[in-house]
Amino acid sequence: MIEITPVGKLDTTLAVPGSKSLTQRALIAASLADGTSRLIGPLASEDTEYSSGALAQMGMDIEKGTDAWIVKGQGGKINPTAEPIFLGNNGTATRFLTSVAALGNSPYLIDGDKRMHERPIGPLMQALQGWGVDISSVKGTGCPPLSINAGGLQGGETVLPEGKSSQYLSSLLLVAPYARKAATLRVEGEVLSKPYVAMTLAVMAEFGIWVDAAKDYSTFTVPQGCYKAREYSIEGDASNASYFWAAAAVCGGKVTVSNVPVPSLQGDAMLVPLLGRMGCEVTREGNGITVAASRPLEGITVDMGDMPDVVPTLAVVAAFAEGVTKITNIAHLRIKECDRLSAVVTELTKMGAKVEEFPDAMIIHGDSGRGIHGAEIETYKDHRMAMCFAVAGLRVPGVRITGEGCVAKSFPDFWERFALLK
Ligand SMILES: O=C(O)C1=C[C@@H](OP(=O)(O)O)[C@@H](O)[C@H](O)C1
Ligand SMILES: C=C(OP(=O)(O)O)C(=O)O
Repeated sequence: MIEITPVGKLDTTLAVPGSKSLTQRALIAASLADGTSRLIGPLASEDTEYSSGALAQMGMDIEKGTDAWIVKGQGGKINPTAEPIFLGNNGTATRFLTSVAALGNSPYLIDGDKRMHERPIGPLMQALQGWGVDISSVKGTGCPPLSINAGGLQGGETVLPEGKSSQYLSSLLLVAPYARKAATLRVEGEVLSKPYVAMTLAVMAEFGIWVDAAKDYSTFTVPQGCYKAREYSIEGDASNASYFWAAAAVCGGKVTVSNVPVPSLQGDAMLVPLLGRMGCEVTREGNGITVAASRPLEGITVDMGDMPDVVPTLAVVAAFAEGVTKITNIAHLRIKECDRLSAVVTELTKMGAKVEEFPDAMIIHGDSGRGIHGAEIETYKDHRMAMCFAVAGLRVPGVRITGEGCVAKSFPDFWERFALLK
């Protein structure tokens, strides 16, 4: 357990590690490419250890240096592996590498931890079956563990049923160029977390594959081809930068994160204008973004369907704002590392906040933090729960974060960098 020490007005500039989402996309594109790529500034964390380890298990050659990784692409060749491909609670890698394994020509077992066995993947399975993949959920739950008798992708049209994760769509797009004929994806229902689909399309294009995507993301046509190896620089992680921007909002003063660019490929950078709407001053400084707060914050109403990972961050800030903050379209928080919607409401309530929980929304009744006090925070083995409630502890004494090591999933040295805030 770690007890957070409150601070006064901040004046801090710092960098954050590389983007987890961009790192995992670049790893896959480089692994499937023909030739050797150099990934600059990748994230070294528990999650990227799982994803790179699984790719290596399937025959990819990934050499990790301190600041850059060298990936010798195998041109779409996927080796068999007798061992299960174990991905912990890495949802992105589980969804993405299920499709990568399907490119192989042998049996694969995709597995994860107890929580991953509760995180749905049925829509992705159905779409892969539409491309001729023999895949099933071993326990019949529509969740991992998954059994795949891989034989490549036949291509042509397949349908992705509506789901609560954009990762299913990104997964199908990333492997579609390797189908036996040009692939068409028809997507049913609302696409949530759309900026992550845009990120996938951008990374695919940067590795040489251009996808014809309908503006509303209802259909995608993917040409056959092979990613082109290249040197690729990875942005700082905007989701993990959110805790430092939020610290400025909650404590006053200013914080600059120096390596999340404007514009960013990451939708979570759009937390910054939301903090602006609440009353923060937001500016660009060099290659970074500065958030400053010099007056009381005000609550806002916002649909965060496209930015689920920074909902916990905004909810903590809202607890210290004046007035009501209503966050809608966030049912997909319930299938993350934990049921984040319920977890955030529960832990904020423990701190004296007045919060209402709905199936797909939360309402925080802020009173500028007057009623907020310390508490022992349960983190549910969820890195984002630990990091967002650490921010609350900068403002009120007595916030104790349990299971603080869970930050290693995406930010192994979070507590060292968090200590820089002064
Ligand atoms: O594609 C990605 O890199 C991610 C997509 C999001 O998931 P959903 O699409 O399931 O919302 C996000 O929560 C996750 O941290 C990373
Ligand atoms: C949900 C997250 O990641 P994943 O889906 O990859 O487990 C996250 O990082 O908040």
